[in-house]
Amino acid sequence: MILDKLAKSTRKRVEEKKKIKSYKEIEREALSLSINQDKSFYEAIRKDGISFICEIKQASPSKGIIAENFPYMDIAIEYEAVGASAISVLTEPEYFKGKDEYLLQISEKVKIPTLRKDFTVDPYQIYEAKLLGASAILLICSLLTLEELKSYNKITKELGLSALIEAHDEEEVKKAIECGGDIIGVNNRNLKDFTVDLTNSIRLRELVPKDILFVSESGIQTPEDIQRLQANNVDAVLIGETFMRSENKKEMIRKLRGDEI
Ligand SMILES: O=P(O)(O)OC[C@@H](O)[C@@H](O)c1c[nH]c2ccccc12
Repeated sequence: MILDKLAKSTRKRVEEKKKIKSYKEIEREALSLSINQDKSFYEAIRKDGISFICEIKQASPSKGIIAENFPYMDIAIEYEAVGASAISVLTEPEYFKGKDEYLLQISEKVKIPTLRKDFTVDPYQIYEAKLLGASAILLICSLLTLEELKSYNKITKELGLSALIEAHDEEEVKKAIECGGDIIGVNNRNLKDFTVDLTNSIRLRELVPKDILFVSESGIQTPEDIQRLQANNVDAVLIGETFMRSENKKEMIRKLRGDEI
C-alpha cells in the first residue's frame, strides 16, 4: 500500500535530517519560539460557514504531475486574497514533489495559517513544522498507534500548533476522538485503490461530536459537492487538485463557494 511506502521513505528522510540537526537540538529550538495566537489554524476554520483549506501540491501518487507550472508563492497569495481560511502545503518530496522551503517561504509571506502536509511518523517533524512557520500538522491515524497519537497531539499543543487528525473509517474516527483530537479530517480518497467517495466523510460526520471541527478532504470538485457537505455539518473542506488544475484559481474558489458574480 502507498501509505507503507510513504511511511518508510519518510522515516529515512527524517533519519538523514537528524544527522544535520539532532532531535535534542530541534526540540530546544522549537520550544524556544513564541506562540503566534493570530495564526491559529483551529480558530481560522472555526468561523461560521464552511471554511476553505486550499492546498498547494505539484504532484500526487495517484495522479503523477498535476501542475507543470508551479508558481507556489503566487498561488499562496491568490488563495489568501480570495479568502481561503488556511493553506495546506505539501512538504513530502518523493511522491508529492513537496519541499520544506515552500512551506517556510509561504508561511513568512501570508497572514493566514498554514498546514504542513506530510506523513508524521516521528515527533522530530512536529518541531520542524514549527520552525518552518506552520500553524498545523497532519497526523494520519493509520500510521500511528493510539499512544503515539496522544503523545504527538500533546507535543503539537505545547508548541501552540493545531493537529488535523486524519481518519478513513469508523475505527480510525474512534481513535481520533480518543486521542483528544479537536480537528478531525476524513479522507474521501481510499488510499488502497484511489477511488473517491464524498459519502465517506458525510457518513462518518455523524460519529464525531459537534464540538470537534470536522474537515472533508479530497476529491471535491463542484459547488454541489460543497453544498452537500455543508448541509451535512462539515466545518471545512480541504481541496488541492481542483485548484491546482484551474487557470484562474480565484474564480474557481468563488464558483465553489457560490459567490454572486
Ligand atoms: O487534491 P484533492 O483531491 O483535492 O485532495 C487534497 C487533500 O485532501 C489530499 O492531498 C490529501 C488528503 N490527505 C492527505 C495525506 C497526505 C497527503 C495528501 C493528502
